[in-house]
Amino acid sequence: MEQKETILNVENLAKSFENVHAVDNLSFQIKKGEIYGLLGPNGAGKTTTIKLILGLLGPDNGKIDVLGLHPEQDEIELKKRIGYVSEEPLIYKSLTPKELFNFIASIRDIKDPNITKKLAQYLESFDAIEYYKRLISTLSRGNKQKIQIIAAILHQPEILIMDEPLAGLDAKSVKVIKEILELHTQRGGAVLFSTHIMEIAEDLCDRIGIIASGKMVAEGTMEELKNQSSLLKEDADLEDIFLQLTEQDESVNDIIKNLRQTMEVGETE
Ligand SMILES: Nc1ncnc2c1ncn2[C@@H]1O[C@H](COP(=O)(O)OP(=O)(O)OP(=O)(O)O)[C@@H](O)[C@H]1O
Repeated sequence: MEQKETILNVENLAKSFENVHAVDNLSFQIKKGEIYGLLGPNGAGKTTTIKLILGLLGPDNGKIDVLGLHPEQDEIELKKRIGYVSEEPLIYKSLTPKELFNFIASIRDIKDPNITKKLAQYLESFDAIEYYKRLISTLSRGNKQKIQIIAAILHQPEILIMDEPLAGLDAKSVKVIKEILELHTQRGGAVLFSTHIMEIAEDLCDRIGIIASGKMVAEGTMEELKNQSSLLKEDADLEDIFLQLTEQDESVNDIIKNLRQTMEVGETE
């Protein structure tokens, strides 16, 4: 069988903030052409992992290899080959999208003669032409996010790293992004993204890593995760599996019971 090239290798990664083990001995790999979803409850360590991979934070321990490069030592080269969508809204708020894209084309040294045509196509796909010349600070959260996504893919990076990329987006934009990610992997790119949206992970990811308290609690395809979760239900979905593997299923049941009492709704039949 053909062995696919490893695009990202994370080995025994650890990062603490004072007493919090944000990332705790985490290891995983992403191969060429693969969409890998990092799934975990709030505070599980997803953003910290992503920031370590990008070299925005230094690890306490462990090794990261992205495209054969070291995040902290090869920062400039990596930026040219990675597309990053952060969790926070865009930082370049005093620019218009037009100025931002011009800026990106110059710092990423984009030489593609068709770049203007491609940009126009992306803007059209996201219905973003109408606010192309407005200040980013005046855009809605979802529209800022769309501009951030276009900015991340414009230089045709080999790996896309996206922290909650679909948060706040409407259904049409979600569909467009799903299509972009599929096309990106079809041409040999890889994707790492974090999400809370189970259906998206289930629908889109080739493999999913479920993390809790900075540790990998389960990893694999949907089929493999179903096997690992020991849920008896044939039709267990990712939400059931996720809650069980992150040991939140019982507490969710208790919360629902308590809420029924608090809101004075009787037991279900
Ligand atoms: N700069 C920091 N200083 C102190 N603690 C931090 C810092 N950054 C993250 N943490 C802590 O590390 C843990 C992991 O945080 P992280 O943001 O990586 O989680 P997450 O999985 O991305 O969460 P969410 O889904 O809520 O975005 C949390 O307990 C968080 O409070």
